Amino acid sequence: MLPVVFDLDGTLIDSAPDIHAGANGLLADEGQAPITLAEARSFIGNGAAVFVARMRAVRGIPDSEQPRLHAEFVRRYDDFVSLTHPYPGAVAALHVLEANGHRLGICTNKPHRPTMAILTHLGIAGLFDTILGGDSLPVHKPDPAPLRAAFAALGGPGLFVGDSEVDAETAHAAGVPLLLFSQGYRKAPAETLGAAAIFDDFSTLPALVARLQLGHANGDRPY
Ligand SMILES: O=C(O)COP(=O)(O)O
Ligand SMILES: [Mg+2]
Repeated sequence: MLPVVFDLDGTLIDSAPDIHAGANGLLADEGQAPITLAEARSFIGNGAAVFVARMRAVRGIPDSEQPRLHAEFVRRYDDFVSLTHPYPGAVAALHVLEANGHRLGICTNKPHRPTMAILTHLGIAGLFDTILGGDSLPVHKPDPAPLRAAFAALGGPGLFVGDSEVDAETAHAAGVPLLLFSQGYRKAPAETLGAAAIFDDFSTLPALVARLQLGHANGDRPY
């Protein structure tokens, strides 16, 4: 069975409320006004350093503060778990895929330590045979290296499930089909991202994966 690798923020979990609260805690400690949830959501997807840079930009905090604020944000990041929930049906879909014989992985731009913290908090870390964070390799998505490394760890190429422009670019660069979850943090219209399939409800994912698996067995390109 094809391995299936998942993005994390905006795909398996709605973590924006926690990242938003954590960012505002940091801003408050800096004597700065808070950002909105919509702003926080729109800053997620390119990793913690880019999140902090975008947060600084809307508050007019100078570039010289980037290293200190990035380090402080990452230091606090393990604690951003209490407001985060898996999307409806996501955990059940993971169990179905595992029961159907798919090996599962994570390829996220969230740093590895808070990735493990949230997966452990939600009790789902053990479902994944490989977990790559945004700092696991010297490069991160949209560079295809982490996604390729995830598939290498799972025994070969398969399907990537993600929510964003970054995931689409990564899947394309790695040469694997993207299954796009339409309810995450994407900005562009879903139809413009070149996905092999688009879904808005995790209960439909196992059947979609089975369809692409069948196409793969029949030699379809892309699967
Ligand atoms: O930007 C981040 O930190 C994480 O985003 P991702 O899980 O969607 O890759
Ligand atoms: Mg995402």
